[in-house]
Amino acid sequence: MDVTERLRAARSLLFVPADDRRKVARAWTSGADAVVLDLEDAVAPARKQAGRQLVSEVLPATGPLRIVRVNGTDTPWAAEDLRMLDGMSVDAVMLPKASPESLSAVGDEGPPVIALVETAAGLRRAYEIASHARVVALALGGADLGAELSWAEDAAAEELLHARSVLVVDSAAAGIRAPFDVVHLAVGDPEGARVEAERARRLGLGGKLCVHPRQVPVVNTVFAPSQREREWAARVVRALDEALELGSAVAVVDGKLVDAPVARRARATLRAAEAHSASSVTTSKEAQCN
Ligand SMILES: CC(C)(COP(=O)(O)OP(=O)(O)OC[C@H]1O[C@@H](n2cnc3c(N)ncnc32)[C@H](O)[C@@H]1OP(=O)(O)O)[C@@H](O)C(=O)NCCC(=O)NCCSC(=O)C[C@H](O)C(=O)O
Ligand SMILES: [Mg+2]
Repeated sequence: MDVTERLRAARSLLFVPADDRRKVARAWTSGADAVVLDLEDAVAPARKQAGRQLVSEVLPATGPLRIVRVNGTDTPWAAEDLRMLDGMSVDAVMLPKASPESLSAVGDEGPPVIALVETAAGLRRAYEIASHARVVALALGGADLGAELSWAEDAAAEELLHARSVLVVDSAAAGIRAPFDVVHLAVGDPEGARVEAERARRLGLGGKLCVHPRQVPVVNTVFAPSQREREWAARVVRALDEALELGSAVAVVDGKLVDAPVARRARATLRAAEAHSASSVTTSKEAQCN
């Protein structure tokens, strides 16, 4: 799979403070689909240069996708972050507090952008953000958005529903992949992360931001079609193909009507299953080579 396909299929994006050599080393073997080397909130102002230095040293040629989160374009650090990335081979840049204006500031040329929607103004303009030429995915920044909107500290389903749905709809309308869900801040609670991820997937999100390696397998499992879903999808596609051969546009599978949109969903499930198994093969082959 090439980088574009891998960005489209990614489920887990693991953040790691860019100035923490030990954690960065561990992140590459976490099983995450992508590692996000964070120069923004995980790195103290006095350590920004140390973070950039480590980023320039540690990017492996193989393994998980390599993403760098730069500082916001309204900060004194962004210009230097972006200059550093100019000469480097990263798979994507993550832009915090994304807005049409901050996207103009990073320009039309360069690696793909994952836009973090985490301000009220950004949420209102999510479709414009998703439509920018470099943007390949949106991600929801629940910590920043929650602080701005005074959500409860343990914000969950109700508080997140509107923002999650806006991102799902605006991503689909702009023709980009399904968005990434918020980070689950309780790093010792992978079960909580699972519940949150399952809820997000039901709403149509396609993956989740992670802040600890133990969240990664949970997220990878939730956002991949299960065996049961794959079997259902195969039965649906077969049943509708057989029906069409007999001149009918409908069939019944497991007691439920199957027609064109149901078959479209089933084909998407089969494509996702194939992409995830191809990307696991790629990653494990690369791990063997390292
Ligand atoms: C939250 C943490 C600081 C906790 O770290 P720690 O106390 O070291 O946790 P553990 O003892 O449980 O760690 C066990 C081992 O795992 C390694 N580890 C931990 N976290 C990571 C990680 N993210 N990547 C790679 N490796 C990790 C530890 O080093 C231990 O290994 P070892 O040393 O070999 O024993 C920490 O989890 C952390 O720093 N997380 C990421 C923080 C971060 O990047 N934050 C910014 C992104 S979130 C955000 O900004 C949200 C968004 O913008 C919004 O607004 O919503
Ligand atoms: Mg944030």
